[in-house]
Amino acid sequence: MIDSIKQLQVENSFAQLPAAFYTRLQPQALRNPRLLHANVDVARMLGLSPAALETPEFLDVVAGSAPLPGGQTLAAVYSGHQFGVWAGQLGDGRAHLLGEVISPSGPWELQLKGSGRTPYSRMGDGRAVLRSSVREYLAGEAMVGLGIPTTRALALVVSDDPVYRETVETAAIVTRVSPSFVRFGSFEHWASSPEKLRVLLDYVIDRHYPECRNADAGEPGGEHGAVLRFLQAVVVKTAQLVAHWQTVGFCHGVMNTDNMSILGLTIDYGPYGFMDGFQANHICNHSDEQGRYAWNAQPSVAHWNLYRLASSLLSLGVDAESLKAQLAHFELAFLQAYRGDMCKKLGLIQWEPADEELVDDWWALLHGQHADFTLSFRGLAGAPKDKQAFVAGFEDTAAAQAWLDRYVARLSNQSLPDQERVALMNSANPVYVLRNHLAEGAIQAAKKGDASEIETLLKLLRDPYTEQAGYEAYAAKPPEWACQLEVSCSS
Ligand SMILES: Nc1ncnc2c1ncn2[C@@H]1O[C@H](COP(=O)(O)OP(=O)(O)OP(=O)(O)O)[C@@H](O)[C@H]1O
Ligand SMILES: [Mg+2]
Repeated sequence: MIDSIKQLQVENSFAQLPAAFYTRLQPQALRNPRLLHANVDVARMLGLSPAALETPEFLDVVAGSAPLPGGQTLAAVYSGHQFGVWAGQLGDGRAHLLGEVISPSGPWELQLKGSGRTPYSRMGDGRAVLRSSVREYLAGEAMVGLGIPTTRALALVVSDDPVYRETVETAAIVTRVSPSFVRFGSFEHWASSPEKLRVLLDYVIDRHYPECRNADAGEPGGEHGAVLRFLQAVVVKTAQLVAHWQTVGFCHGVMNTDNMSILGLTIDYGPYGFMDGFQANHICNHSDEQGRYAWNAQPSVAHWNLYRLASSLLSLGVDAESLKAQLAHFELAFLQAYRGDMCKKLGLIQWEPADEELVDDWWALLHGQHADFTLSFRGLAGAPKDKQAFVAGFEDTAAAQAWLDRYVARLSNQSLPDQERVALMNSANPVYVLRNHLAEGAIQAAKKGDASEIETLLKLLRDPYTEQAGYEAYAAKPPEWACQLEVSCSS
């Protein structure tokens, strides 16, 4: 473990790409920055000791006041489809890539978000408000706890600098950590510049998908074999990611192609939400008036986004039919991941064709009664033993009883000791998820300079399957006041 951020081994491979891919520039530091919270787990992953997080040089880097020693600070360009419409050039309008930490756990890029204007800011001020920064900071760890691929956050820095949104708020910077911040939109940006596209593709394949290169000679795809294998790999990772989102009730909120990680990670925690009461067409983003990114639309949106990625590869001379053939892997990859997750959540050893109907009816039961997503799944483990208690959780007790009878019959068709079934289910159905009102509590405390709620939530969310005595309120349905909460694209 290293006691100073200055001693980290740092590179920036992205900065070795041609200059057209980014603009080198320094962040705009916050005035009077304070480190509200640093993530000891992520620090350890980078090789940094807890002591390193308390040094002034650490604060300087994560507040944007000093460069990461050895790094080359830059903002990257990308484009994208936003809400289904081609938006043209976007890019890191409020983010700065500091460099890449070489540690035993792998190279990790460090990126500041909310660190000031760049040539890609368009009309934006380059800032992020404390509210959305706390939400981003927490969400990565919540995902890690659930075992879902994600970018993470190392530090959260606050200041008194005003930021003007619907009201006056204050600016914050989150230091994000990821193997890469390249998005589908990074590829779309070069869709009509095959030479640049090839450079980006080679960079991403070499660093993150080397297995796509090393196919046996004579494999299908000819000279474009690596491109096709790469696309297939992204298709599969993305399908699996969205399947995992679905089974924990996560709604991303802004699945624009510029918010789709090329590595299949959850990226850009803006107006996301973990559902409380289940509604299949739940829209978590108040700005999404058409419901384009509703929970039940996420799989098809991911597929649509992959089409956009595939289209951008056409200029390399790959034929459309071969690209389409890779996109066709989506459905199976999604269903395999979804069914695998649902088997665990329902305590089934393996998926049987008839389970499709049982599971669909489970969703319908939850939807019809607006039952709490997380509590309903968690409560299912004990339902066969205590039918009364389970059924009482639903308004339409007859419907709940009818479904439960079928479920119990299904369980009796497999040989899995009850104790093992319960353990399996409890390892797949979290007690704690990052409900909006819990994040809100942490935000309100953070506004007063108090990080204790962040600390509490991190403790619970990193181990979300284990009930912790004294934290019952964090597992409960949201209180009355929470129905007023709205999250939107304003961040
Ligand atoms: N306050 C802002 N100032 C400048 N640019 C902004 C601002 N807010 C958003 N943008 C830019 O608008 C585009 C879309 O924003 P979006 O909310 O998807 O991304 P983001 O939350 O800023 O960043 P990321 O996707 O890296 O998490 C991006 O190019 C982003 O950089
Ligand atoms: Mg974004």
